[in-house]
Amino acid sequence: MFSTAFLDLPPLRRAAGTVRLPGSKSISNRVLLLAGLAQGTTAVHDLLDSDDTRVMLAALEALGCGLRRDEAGVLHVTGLGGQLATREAQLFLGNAGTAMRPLTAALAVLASTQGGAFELSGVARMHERPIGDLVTALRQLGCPVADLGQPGYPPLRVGDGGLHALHTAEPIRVRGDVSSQFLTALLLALPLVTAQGPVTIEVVGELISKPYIHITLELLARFGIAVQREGWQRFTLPQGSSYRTPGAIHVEGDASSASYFVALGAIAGVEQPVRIEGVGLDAIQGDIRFVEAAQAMGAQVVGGPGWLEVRRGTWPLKGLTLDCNHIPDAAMTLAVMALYADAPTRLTNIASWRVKETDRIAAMATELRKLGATVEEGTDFIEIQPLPAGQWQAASIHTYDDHRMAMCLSLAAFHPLVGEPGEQPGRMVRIEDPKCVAKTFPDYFEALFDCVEALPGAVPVLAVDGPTASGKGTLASQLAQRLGYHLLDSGALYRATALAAQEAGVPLDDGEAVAAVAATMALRFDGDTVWLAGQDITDPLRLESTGGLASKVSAHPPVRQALHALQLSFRRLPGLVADGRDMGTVVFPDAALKVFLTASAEERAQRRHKQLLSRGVEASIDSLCADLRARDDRDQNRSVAPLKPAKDAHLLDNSELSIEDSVAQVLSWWQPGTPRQR
Ligand SMILES: Nc1ncnc2c1ncn2[C@@H]1O[C@H](COP(=O)(O)OP(=O)(O)O)[C@@H](O)[C@H]1O
Ligand SMILES: Nc1ccn([C@H]2C[C@H](O)[C@@H](COP(=O)(O)OP(=O)(O)O)O2)c(=O)n1
Repeated sequence: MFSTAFLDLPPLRRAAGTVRLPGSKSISNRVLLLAGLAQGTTAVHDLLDSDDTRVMLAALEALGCGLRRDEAGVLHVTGLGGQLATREAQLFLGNAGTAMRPLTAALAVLASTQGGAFELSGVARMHERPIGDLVTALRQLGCPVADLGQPGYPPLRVGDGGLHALHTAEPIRVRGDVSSQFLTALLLALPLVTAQGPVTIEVVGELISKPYIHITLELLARFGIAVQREGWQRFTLPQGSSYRTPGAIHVEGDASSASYFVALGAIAGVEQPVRIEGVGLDAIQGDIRFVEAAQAMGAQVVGGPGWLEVRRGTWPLKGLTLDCNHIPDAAMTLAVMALYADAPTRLTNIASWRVKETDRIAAMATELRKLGATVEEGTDFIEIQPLPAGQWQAASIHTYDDHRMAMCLSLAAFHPLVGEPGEQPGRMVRIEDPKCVAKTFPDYFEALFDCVEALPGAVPVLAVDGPTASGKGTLASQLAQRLGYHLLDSGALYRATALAAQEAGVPLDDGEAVAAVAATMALRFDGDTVWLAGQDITDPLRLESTGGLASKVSAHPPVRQALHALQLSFRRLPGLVADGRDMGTVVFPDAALKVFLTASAEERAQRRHKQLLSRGVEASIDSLCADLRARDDRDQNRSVAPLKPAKDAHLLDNSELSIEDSVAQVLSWWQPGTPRQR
């Protein structure tokens, strides 16, 4: 997961490859609740690991359910069997509507019939998301529910410690036109009170998001509860309903998450398709019907049980007008596809967007406008004009702590002329707070980078060159962390070459022989550990003496040549920070930013001295200073790729700067604009 403050997406070009989707959030949290209420143990396979499932799991644990994860990652949930194990708890449910609503209903019923009191709260945004219709229905049933904040919104207290007879004989009425989650919550909870007779729920108003009710009914059936349904207005839970564990259950891949990869195929699956695994045409999730909408916009889709393959069909995509009531979450993806269309796209019946993680209509309109688009919004619709090739702007996308905003808007990183002649340099799309995707798809950006290709030369490089002990390594690794980029410590390659040559008994002054070693050495970086031919060389690699040997072998042109391709291979999405002596001058001359880092020889000797002491290595400052001057001299005066600033490098003397100041200075130079072309 990228936990950086922002993630810069360079201009992308083509998509191809396979993505394995994480489990569906809606299915995961429903299954967890059902397994938590059922008698016996349920083995839950492919459960989504995300913020929202984590808060549900924490709640179940607080309520006394048994949770055990086995070696294969399967979660074994031992349920309460309909009996409270604890009568009081305070549950924090983050921003997870799929935990807040059903737990409110289930705990209200359990607390009222068995005596208990539970407080449910969440993050600030959760306290702005309506729950009043569910509370009204629960009060009608006879459950005490107290508002602990603004009436109609969490936080809430359900139950008052006493026992209450519930009015189950008459139908429970619940509004269905704000969120279908209220009905889902009642359907999941009311089997608990069917001992005396059947319980009927009547929906008031037009039920929205019916596909989610379909998922609820499917999963209730898997847990032994056969709901009788009259249209979408009346639902009856038979007398004596009780949750029976199915033993094992597989969570389907998330169909809403699939939408980003379906769109990816439609926009950029130019030569190869994008293959999606974990969800297919047989999915029980309503958002699978996003596939039809994508097809209507031009996508070519084939699929079977558990898989889909999508490639570009019509191009540009076709603008359309679509009632999106049946695919409220996935429809957001259409709003970004609309930028690549030939005519306006109008998405209607999406009022529910306004009460999701953020006001998604307003958020989408604001962010699409940043990219240059013309957007009209209304209470329950959004209309997006296509964005002509010349009018796309680099933008920093605010994501509102909303996973779908981040994932959707990442699709705007494609160049409008993807795969067409006349490709332009393109522009960056900055996604702010990329870790918000943790709600449903923690590794979304990794999965995206695995199946997209940048425009040639567009993967940004930040080059840091300079003499020994100037702080290059420290600066580069901090920059890589802050930007979420890969890191190349090119000095380590020369150091490893010196060690490998020594080990092989090759004389270090024989350039060709050392180059042959460099070309074939089995070098592997594993976090901070470096392996050479199966041996951990992390410590010997960092010795001062090894630095000196590296300086010697690096003066041979064939050695530099032998390591060239290896260094280029580190340039991968989303970007690279590379440190060394010739990163900006020779290896990455098109680097988006070049920094030449220096500090006085005395200061550098002091730093190295301190660094060595901290590792328990004794050294004299005078001899260190002499050594580093000799190394500077050799590195600066060799015939190939000598140490010198690139013409377009920013010079940074950090003698008087702290590490943090140096990092801040370089980040202030870093402009995610149009990358430099070769
Ligand atoms: N700006 C700075 N101010 C003070 N010390 C620094 C600064 N930058 C780096 N250092 C320290 O100097 C030492 C050498 O830094 P390092 O990154 O290993 O240098 P290089 O990679 O250039 O040889 C480290 O102990 C590091 O913590
Ligand atoms: N891009 C590079 C990186 C290092 N070298 C050579 C020259 C250096 O003295 C040695 C060791 O480099 P390294 O960056 O690991 O050394 P310091 O950490 O700066 O002491 O390798 C090079 O020639 N070109």
